[in-house]
Amino acid sequence: MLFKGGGLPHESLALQEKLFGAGPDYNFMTRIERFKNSLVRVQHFIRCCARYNLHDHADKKWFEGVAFPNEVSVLGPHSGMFIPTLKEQGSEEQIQKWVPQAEKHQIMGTYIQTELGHGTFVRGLETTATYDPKTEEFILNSPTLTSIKWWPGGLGRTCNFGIVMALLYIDGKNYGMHPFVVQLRSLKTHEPLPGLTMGDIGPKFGFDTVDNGYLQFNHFGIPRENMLMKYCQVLKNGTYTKQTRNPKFSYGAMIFVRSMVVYEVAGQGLAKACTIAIRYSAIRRQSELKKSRPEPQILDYQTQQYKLFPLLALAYAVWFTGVRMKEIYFMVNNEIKQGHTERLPELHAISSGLKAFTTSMASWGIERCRLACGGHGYSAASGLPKIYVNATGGCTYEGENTVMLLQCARFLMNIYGGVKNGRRPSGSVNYLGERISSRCTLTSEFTLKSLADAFKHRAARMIKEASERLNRLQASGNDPEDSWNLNSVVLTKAAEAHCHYYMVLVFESVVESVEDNCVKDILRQLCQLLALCGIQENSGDFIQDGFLNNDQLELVKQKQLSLLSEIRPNAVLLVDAFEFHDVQLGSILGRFDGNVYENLFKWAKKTPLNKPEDLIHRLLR
Ligand SMILES: CCCCCCCC(=O)SCCNC(=O)CCNC(=O)[C@H](O)C(C)(C)COP(=O)(O)OP(=O)(O)OC[C@H]1O[C@@H](n2cnc3c(N)ncnc32)[C@H](O)[C@@H]1OP(=O)(O)O
Ligand SMILES: Cc1cc2nc3c(=O)[nH]c(=O)nc-3n(C[C@H](O)[C@H](O)[C@H](O)COP(=O)(O)OP(=O)(O)OC[C@H]3O[C@@H](n4cnc5c(N)ncnc54)[C@H](O)[C@@H]3O)c2cc1C
Repeated sequence: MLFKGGGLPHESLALQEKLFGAGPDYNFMTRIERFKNSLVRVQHFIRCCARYNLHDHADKKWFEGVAFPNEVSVLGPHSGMFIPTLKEQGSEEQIQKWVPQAEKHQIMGTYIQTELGHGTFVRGLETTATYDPKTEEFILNSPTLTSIKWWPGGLGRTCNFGIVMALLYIDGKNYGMHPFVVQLRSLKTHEPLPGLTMGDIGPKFGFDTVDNGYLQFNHFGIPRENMLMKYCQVLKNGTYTKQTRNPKFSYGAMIFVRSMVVYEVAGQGLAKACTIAIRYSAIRRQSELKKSRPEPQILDYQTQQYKLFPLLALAYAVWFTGVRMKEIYFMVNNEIKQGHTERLPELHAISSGLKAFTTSMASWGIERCRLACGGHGYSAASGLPKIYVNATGGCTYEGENTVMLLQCARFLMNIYGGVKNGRRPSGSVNYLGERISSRCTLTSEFTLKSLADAFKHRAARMIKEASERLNRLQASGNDPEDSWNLNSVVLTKAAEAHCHYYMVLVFESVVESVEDNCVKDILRQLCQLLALCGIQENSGDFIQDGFLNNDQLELVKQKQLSLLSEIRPNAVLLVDAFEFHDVQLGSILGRFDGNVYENLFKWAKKTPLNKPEDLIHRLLR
């Protein structure tokens, strides 16, 4: 109950739906079969939403976790991007017109921004929307090969609507990127509308169950009312008006998804991989620890614990950070709705930074879990390949991770510059205004406060040094842009240090808030391990300015090792606490009942290559 809280009833309802767990094994299907099978489940999910009155995004998410385990369905872009953008960027009238239809799935939409030539650099997108006051229409056009829309999920075959990001032109003047609601396919025949060339972009690293697509506009007209007009309006006569608000509001959908990815992609993905690897390591026995004694569980090898327990601690940390990130998103978004936009830059920075930091860590961690499972980890039966290919997409979509770290760094540089000029920072960066002690207080006790302080010191120092280096580069004659580029590796490291500190701090605050002493002690051990591993892996950062000395570093190593033995008795319980059902894990190695070998054998026998097949038989005869 530590993790699921109010979500459990919805998950239990979904688990009762036979269709979700039924059907052929995902691993034995071709891409087209995977896609079709997903569509069948999408339709069933939609029926379930009506039957169980599921409207709330969070409730649906619990349901989706069972219906589409470790994969993204076409509902992802629809409910995660299309509907939120309508709600956030649409006028009241527009919300009334489209949101109810979208929520009842009468129309299915996606978010159409990236193009063949540009994804990262949103200002470089080329699709145009030219207003024609005579017809009162926007004419959407793809003027170049590179302007063809590329990647949107569900665009290839499924969606009949989309929000298209395009450059608004009125009377020859470019007003920048704006969102437009575009009907893509006939609601009767489902054929693409005339003037649109569209299809699927082909097989990918993962995301087999989604038809990521392309779209080319050939002077395609849409009514004036289809530009989302909450923040900017185009009047019938072509007059452009806008609220005196932040132009970055049109980037709101990206902030929303980045904020959710921390929990839903990084947190869940890593927690599932840890569940599989730790359960399996308690089942698997190999080699000898002591002569003539039974083979030990591989989880009893210190090296196995050293591989897996830091990842377990990381999974808890990312999960808690993801929950905190969601809370911050909804809090700041509410403030913005009331007209208080002061915290938008911080929200953008922390969501960009944490999205990048946690998806990179999770992606690396899932692969480590696979390696820790030996040969069986390499089998699709482990479930780990599917978890990996889908989670690692999070490092790229919604802003490529390096680029996101640089956005976070940009904010940190602004804040640090402000502090130098006497401004007081607040929120997640308030520590940049503090006098940070250069004396490391770590002792063999390793209190959570002293550990968090060590990360605070590292982040503050790296941000300060990145800022000073930027200034030096400029002072030596480089222009600001070149200085930024010449400093960008240092900047990404400063952003990572900031996010790392934030994650340790969140974990510490969760431990402090737990009332049950037994649970508190166990979580404290995990939090200590997370922090100690972070210090050791980045020890250069902690000793560079003499903050940490060799004796302290030795203590860090010793404590890490003793924590492994302390965590061992609770390791399986700690992954069971995530409460993933077997359907959600999709793994024979991670089965709750531990019946691994019998089921691996059954599974292998079912593989299509073992079925009689004429051509293979003829070739081999
Ligand atoms: C279920 C889900 C399945 C998967 C779905 C995946 C869906 C997708 O991938 S959709 C496509 C996502 N695409 C992206 O994320 C593109 C990433 N690129 C960007 O967001 C932008 O181009 C970005 C942020 C890199 C640069 O934007 P740009 O307009 O050039 O801004 P830039 O010049 O760097 O900065 C200008 C100012 O705007 C601020 N800013 C930038 N973005 C934002 C934002 N979103 N909110 C607030 N402020 C922002 C900057 O902090 C900066 O502030 P300041 O001047 O005070 O320092
Ligand atoms: C699974 C998946 C689903 C997606 N779904 C959607 C969707 O539904 N809708 C949609 O519109 N898009 C979608 N996308 C597209 C996605 O948002 C972009 O691919 C992403 O934003 C990265 O942009 P890019 O492909 O242009 O990468 P690039 O920018 O070409 O990145 C390539 C390299 O260049 C580096 N680089 C680029 N710019 C800079 C810079 N300024 N500074 C330093 N380094 C830089 C990057 O760090 C990276 O190493 C999806 C992508 C994937 C993989």
